[in-house]
Amino acid sequence: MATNDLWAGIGSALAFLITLTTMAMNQSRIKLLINKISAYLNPYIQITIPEYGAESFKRSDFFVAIEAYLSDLCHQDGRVRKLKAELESDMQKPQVSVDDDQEIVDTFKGATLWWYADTELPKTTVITYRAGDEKRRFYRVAFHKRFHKHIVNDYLPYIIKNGRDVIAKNRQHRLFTNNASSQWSSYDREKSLWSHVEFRHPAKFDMLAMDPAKKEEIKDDLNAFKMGKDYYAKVGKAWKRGYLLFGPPGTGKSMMIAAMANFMNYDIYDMELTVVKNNTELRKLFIETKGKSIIVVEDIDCSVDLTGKRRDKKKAPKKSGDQSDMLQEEDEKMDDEDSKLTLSGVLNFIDGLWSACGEERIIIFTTNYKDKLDQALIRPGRMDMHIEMSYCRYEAFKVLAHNYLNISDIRDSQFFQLFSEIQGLLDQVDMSPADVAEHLIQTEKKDAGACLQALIRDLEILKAKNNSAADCHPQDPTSIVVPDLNPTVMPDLDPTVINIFEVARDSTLES
Ligand SMILES: Nc1ncnc2c1ncn2[C@@H]1O[C@H](COP(=O)(O)OP(=O)(O)OP(=O)(O)O)[C@@H](O)[C@H]1O
Ligand SMILES: [Mg+2]
Repeated sequence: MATNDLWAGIGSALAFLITLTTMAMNQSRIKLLINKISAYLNPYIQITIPEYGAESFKRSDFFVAIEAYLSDLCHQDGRVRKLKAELESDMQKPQVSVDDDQEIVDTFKGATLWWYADTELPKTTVITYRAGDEKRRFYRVAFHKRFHKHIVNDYLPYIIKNGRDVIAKNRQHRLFTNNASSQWSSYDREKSLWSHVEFRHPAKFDMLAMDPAKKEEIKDDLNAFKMGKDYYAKVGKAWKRGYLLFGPPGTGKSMMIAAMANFMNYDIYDMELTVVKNNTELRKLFIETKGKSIIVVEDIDCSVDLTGKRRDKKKAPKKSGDQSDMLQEEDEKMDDEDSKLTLSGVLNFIDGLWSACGEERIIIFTTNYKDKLDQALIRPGRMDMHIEMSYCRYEAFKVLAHNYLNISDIRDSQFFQLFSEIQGLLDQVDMSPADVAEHLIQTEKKDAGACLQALIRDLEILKAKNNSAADCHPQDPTSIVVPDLNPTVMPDLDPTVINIFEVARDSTLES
């Protein structure tokens, strides 16, 4: 009886197990079937974009770009009522995005897309730092299946690009400078090569005193570069552009770089070549720069000796004698190891194979002496556009007068006469915009009129100095013309100028 009972128990347990297995198999079959039917009946496709990849601790770039894109869309689309705002450390303003369970509708070339954000618990156990972090966020987009290819091939790349642009626009821009290689660490390589601060220069193109036509040309060029991704790909060139800014001190080269960075919404990498030991270091630094950035080498002519020819590989004939041979070899070895930075290293960084890593980068060199530079360095293709920043002429002066004194239309203004005088003087005298700007800074005791008069006085002094220098030219000692020093004619003449004239007059009389 007991044995029968045992067998009966085993039998019913087996029957129960078999029933369970059959049900489970049926369930998965049923699920499959339901999916098939719903796929047949439901013409919509969904794509899910998780915040983190399967094994990644870093937020997915795709997710971040979508977040930025949708937050921008929120501003245009007043229908979304539940938004949330977050302030990241490197953002200029809070980022507003769609809150969970909120739908946002987008359209793209005839297709309608429904986006929403949500959270779900991960299928596997995860260890997190903060409470609440265990939930994983994701975006899900639904659209009609007939747009499938269109959405995957065109729309998704489109929102990635636009989202990145929105991020770049909102991000607080940064000004990087390179550290000496002694400070580089293998632990945090990215941060140890370059240090940065927030870039908050207020310069804008409108504020730059220079020929307006030239200014427009530069802006057009920058715009074309920004939109030129496809063009560069089509012609097989790396997406980068070089600008050479040259001109005397104080003519606005550094200000132009700041204006360009603000115009393009780019970071600036201010490369200090004097601390770069050799070409390898230069390459490492270059690799660690990001796209959408301007890499600047200021005063390239002073940074390193790049004026000579590319390094001559041929060795000089050896001196005779074993010891001198050894010494010379030693010298050459040290020379090669330290070999500093060479012109070819810099050329490589501008347009060698390495220059193509990363994209959307502008390289700017500045110099006070363009003639000192090796032609190889500044040929088109390397420095695509040469921009001369020159002394202040009348058109540039008008920009400064507008910026500093708020004088725009001078035709009917009380300053008309003063402006005419300044125009005449700026045609004859070289004064840097920095110097002119210095004269135009108003104080409590110095109004706009006084600023302009002070400028005229100093321009006249400069003009007189130039004339006297020309008149005293050693080639022609007899041609000294001594101007009338009557104080009523030139009341504000600088005493040093009067002194020059007096010395000149005395020496003429003596001879
Ligand atoms: N073209 C300009 N337009 C407006 N302001 C200018 C211009 N040039 C110079 N300034 C003023 O002079 C300051 C110094 O100019 P900046 O440093 O840009 O000259 P620079 O050409 O870079 O000189 P350097 O060759 O010595 O580096 C600027 O911050 C700005 O206030
Ligand atoms: Mg400068």
